[in-house]
Amino acid sequence: MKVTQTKLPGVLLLEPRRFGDDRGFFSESWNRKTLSEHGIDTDFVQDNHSVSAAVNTVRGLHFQSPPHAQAKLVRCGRGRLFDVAVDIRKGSPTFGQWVGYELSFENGLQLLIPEGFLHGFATRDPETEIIYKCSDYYAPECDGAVRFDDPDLAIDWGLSGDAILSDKDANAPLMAQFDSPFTYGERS
Ligand SMILES: Cc1cn([C@H]2C[C@H](O)[C@@H](COP(=O)(O)OP(=O)(O)O[C@H]3O[C@H](C)C(=O)[C@H](O)[C@H]3O)O2)c(=O)[nH]c1=O
Repeated sequence: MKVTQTKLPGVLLLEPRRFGDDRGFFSESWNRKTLSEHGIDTDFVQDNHSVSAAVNTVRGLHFQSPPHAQAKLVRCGRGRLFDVAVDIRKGSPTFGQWVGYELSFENGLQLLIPEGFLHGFATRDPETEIIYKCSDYYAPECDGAVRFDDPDLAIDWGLSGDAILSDKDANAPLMAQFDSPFTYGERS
C-alpha cells in the first residue's frame, strides 16, 4: 500500500498493491490492519456504491453534519472519475481549498477524505462506478451540500460538457450562503 499526503493535511491518496497474473489481478481493496500500520484508524461502518450512466455526471459537493459527520474512503470500480475534497472546517489554514484526483478502475487509486470536508466527483467515462466506505451511517437529517461550481471554490472539474446534476445539487447553496458546521481542531 502506497500512501501519499496531499496539499490538504488529512486527505490522503492511497494505492493498494495489485498482484497481476495471466488471469488479471488481485488486490486487497481495504484492510483495516494495513491502514492502521499507516496511522489510519478510521472506523468505517457503511459501504456506498453508485453508478452514473453518463459522462460529466457530477454528484456533490456533499457532507453530513455532526453528530453524523462522515469520513470516506473512495475508489472507482469501473470507468474514470475526478474525485474532489474541500476543506470546510472554520479556522482551518486550508479552509475553502480543494484537491482533486482522477480515480479509475485502471489506476486503482483511492482517496481518504476526513470528516469536515465536502466530497464530490465528476465522471469521465460512461457507466462509471464509485464505491466508498463511510465512517458513519446515512443520516438524511444531517445531509448538506454546496454548489459544485461555486466561484469561490473555483474547482476545475475537467468537464467535457454541461454537468448532469440531481435537483438537490442543482439547487445547493454557495459557500457564501453557507455556515459550515465544522470547526478546525474540534472533534465533529
Ligand atoms: C448517500 C445515501 C443516499 N441514500 C438514498 C437517498 C436517495 O433516495 C438516494 C440517492 O441519494 P443521493 O441523490 O443523495 O445520492 P448521491 O447524489 O450519489 O449522493 C452521494 O454523493 C456524494 C458523492 C457523497 O459523497 C455522498 O455519500 C452522497 O451525498 O439514495 C441512502 O439510502 N443512503 C445513503 O448513504
